[in-house]
Amino acid sequence: MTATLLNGKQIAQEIRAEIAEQVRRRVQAGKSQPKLCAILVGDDPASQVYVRNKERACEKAGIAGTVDRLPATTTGTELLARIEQLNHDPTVHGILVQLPLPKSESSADPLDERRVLDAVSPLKDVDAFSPVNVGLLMQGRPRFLPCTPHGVVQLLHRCDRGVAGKHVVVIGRSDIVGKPIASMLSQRTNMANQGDAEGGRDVANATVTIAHSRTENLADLVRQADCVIAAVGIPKLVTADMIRPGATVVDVGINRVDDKLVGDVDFEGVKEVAGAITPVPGGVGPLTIAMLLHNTVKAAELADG
Ligand SMILES: Nc1nc(=O)c2c([nH]1)NC[C@@H]1CN(c3ccc(C(=O)N[C@@H](CCC(=O)O)C(=O)O)cc3)C=[N+]21
Repeated sequence: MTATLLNGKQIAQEIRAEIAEQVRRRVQAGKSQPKLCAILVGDDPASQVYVRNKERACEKAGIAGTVDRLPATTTGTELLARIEQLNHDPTVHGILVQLPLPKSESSADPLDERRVLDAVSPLKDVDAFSPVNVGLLMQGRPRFLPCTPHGVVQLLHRCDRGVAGKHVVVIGRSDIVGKPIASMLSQRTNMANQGDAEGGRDVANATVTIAHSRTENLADLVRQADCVIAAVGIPKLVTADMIRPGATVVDVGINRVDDKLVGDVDFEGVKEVAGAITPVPGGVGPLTIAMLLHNTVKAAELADG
């Protein structure tokens, strides 16, 4: 193995410790305890695990976390009403609707993901999925940064893998990862500073190419990258022959194959060529949760200083 292992789990621990300290100081100053409410509709096993992990992470950071478990039979109207209630509840700072929503059982009143995400108050939108927060980010004046892209930024920043002036190839164009990470890395100001990180490297000012399922000659394109960010959801799509020696490889993929978690990168092969690489599990995933906690504290600050 020639590549440096980018240990997301360890960096997430560091960030979570910083957040716990921030919460402690906040409460000691007489301000409210930050509170996150997650809404989980239906009984998808993977979603149950994720939500449980988020609950535990909140608890450890001194953040109040509650989960609303709603049956898969919940109608669109019912879910929107619940969100509206939480929007107006001053004790709740952050709201998260766990995705994916289940296939609707009510065809007359379905669960429409776009409508549901649009309903979350932009000031409590800790996922940063609301159009207002997406727009603010695109304009270079972010309020909340989306958790997974922000996790990638923190990882690069804290591992001294700055991308300023470098060519980053993002594989994947989703609203949750591909589009926002491409925007963030090409912006003028270091996105990691929002995470209060000291030192580290400038994780901005990159030249970014977005590749996707219609990209021709993907291998040739990826070979030109100083930094590859894989976020497509295709197991082992990125192989060693596609990597320029010394490049940084960030694997955002979470794929379940034969009950095992694998990324979009063929880790075993790529680690022999890359300069640095994130593992799956233990890479970007733990950072996603850390940045959710960060956003929850930020939401509390927006609400009452
Ligand atoms: N509204 C909403 N917000 C989300 O942020 C959101 C969501 N819906 N739906 C599902 C995806 C997925 N996601 C992950 C978070 C952490 C890990 C994580 O910590 N993974 C561990 C391993 C966990 C395991 O073993 O299953 C790791 O990579 O080391 C993975 C996936 C957040 N998501």
